[in-house]
Amino acid sequence: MSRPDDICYIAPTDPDRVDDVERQLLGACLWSDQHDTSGFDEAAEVVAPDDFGVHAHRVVFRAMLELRATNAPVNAVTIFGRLRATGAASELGPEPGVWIGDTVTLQGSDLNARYYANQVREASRKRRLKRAIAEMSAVAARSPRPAADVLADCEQILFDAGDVDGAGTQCSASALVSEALDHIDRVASGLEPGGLPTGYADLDAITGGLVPGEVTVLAARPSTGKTALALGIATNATRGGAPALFVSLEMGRRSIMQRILSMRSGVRLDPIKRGTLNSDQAGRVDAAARAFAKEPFFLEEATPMSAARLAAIVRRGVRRHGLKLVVVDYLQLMEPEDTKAPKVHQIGLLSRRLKELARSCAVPIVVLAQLNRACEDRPDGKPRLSDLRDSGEIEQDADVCILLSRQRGQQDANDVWLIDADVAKSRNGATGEVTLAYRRPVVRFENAAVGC
Ligand SMILES: Nc1ncnc2c1ncn2[C@@H]1O[C@H](COP(=O)(O)OP(=O)(O)OP(=O)(O)O)[C@@H](O)[C@H]1O
Repeated sequence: MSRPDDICYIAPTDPDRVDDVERQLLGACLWSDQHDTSGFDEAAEVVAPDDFGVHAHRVVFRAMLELRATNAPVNAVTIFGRLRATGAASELGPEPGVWIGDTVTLQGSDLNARYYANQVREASRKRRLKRAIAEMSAVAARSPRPAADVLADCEQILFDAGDVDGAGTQCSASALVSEALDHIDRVASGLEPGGLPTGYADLDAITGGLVPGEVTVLAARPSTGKTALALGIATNATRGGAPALFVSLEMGRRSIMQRILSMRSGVRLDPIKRGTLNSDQAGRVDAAARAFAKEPFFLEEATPMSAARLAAIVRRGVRRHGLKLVVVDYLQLMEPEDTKAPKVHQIGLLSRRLKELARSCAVPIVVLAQLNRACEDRPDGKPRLSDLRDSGEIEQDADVCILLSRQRGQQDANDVWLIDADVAKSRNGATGEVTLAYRRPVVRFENAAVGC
């Protein structure tokens, strides 16, 4: 992340200082007159104030942005007035008026604004990268922590260095409209999928699938089947070719694999666990295993799992495997950033971090969460959003909240449980309830029409 005091980090001999080019860029911007601010507008698409290495240049460019925000012209007179009004003129030295005059005469037209802006931006990125590398060596040198944590911190530093994209995060209304219409066309023509299907048709009909950048919370009381449904969603995605990462903080890889083989083969979990398969079952498990081995499914079971560590893992997964889905089982088992903070704040911060991660990596994240006991005391036994254990912020940060509960009257011993999935919150879509069938002996969720 760039800092206001970036200038302190730039050595006078740094080859990535481009002081003259920066000043020529400002000259090109100031060339614009009342009727034509195209030079400045072009530059503002490419650079932000923090991209300038020289403090005075930043001050001037920031003042230009402030003027443009009020639709005022950007020229030598208006800038000088603005700097005087804000008390920033002294930052240009003892004679700010002369400084601005000299800057304008450096450049005879605004035609080169974009050319100079690209050079300023490039130099700024290189400096930022070098700072990141220095910061990473400092982290590695001083930290007595495990290598995996140091790596996670370094990846975060590197990501921040590459992520800051100056002025490039803003988009005009016309560009936004054309992008939105293009997206509609592409979805309609099947060129671009809508949300990633969960594989549960009724659920997808309400939510429209899992949307990149969005967080879906799947919450229930313990032993309702959250993990089974989440594994179903992840493996439905990978069966369709979409790479998925399943982060299991509760169950080890052997248990997860036994469940997947049971779900996929239709062979009961118990004989798979005990190793008591007959030849027919062994054949089915083998066929399921061979098919599954070719799918882009990735399991992460490392604990403790902090938000920073998860972010590093997900970013790497997106880069290397093109992840299209991340599932975290479950939120309350993640490691809090501040162990001394009250539980509510710890969980709130974790859920915010997941939202930031989903947005920055443009992947959907499904996170499992525990509900408190309140629903057990209600006559209908139905969970509500307020039952999300430990923090109301989970509900705020989530784009979609699905509350699972076993329908009343289902016996514990039934092979199939009917599970209500209440889409209680959907930021960009509909809410409503669907029923799924949980076929327990093979730990598999199915569309209710299939399961019954
Ligand atoms: N071998 C099995 N045979 C029958 N049912 C099973 C078997 N293994 C698990 N189950 C059922 O699955 C349920 C647990 O499913 P799952 O672990 O997906 O739930 P969960 O909501 O994730 O639970 P938790 O919050 O405790 O992790 C149990 O209540 C049980 O009914």
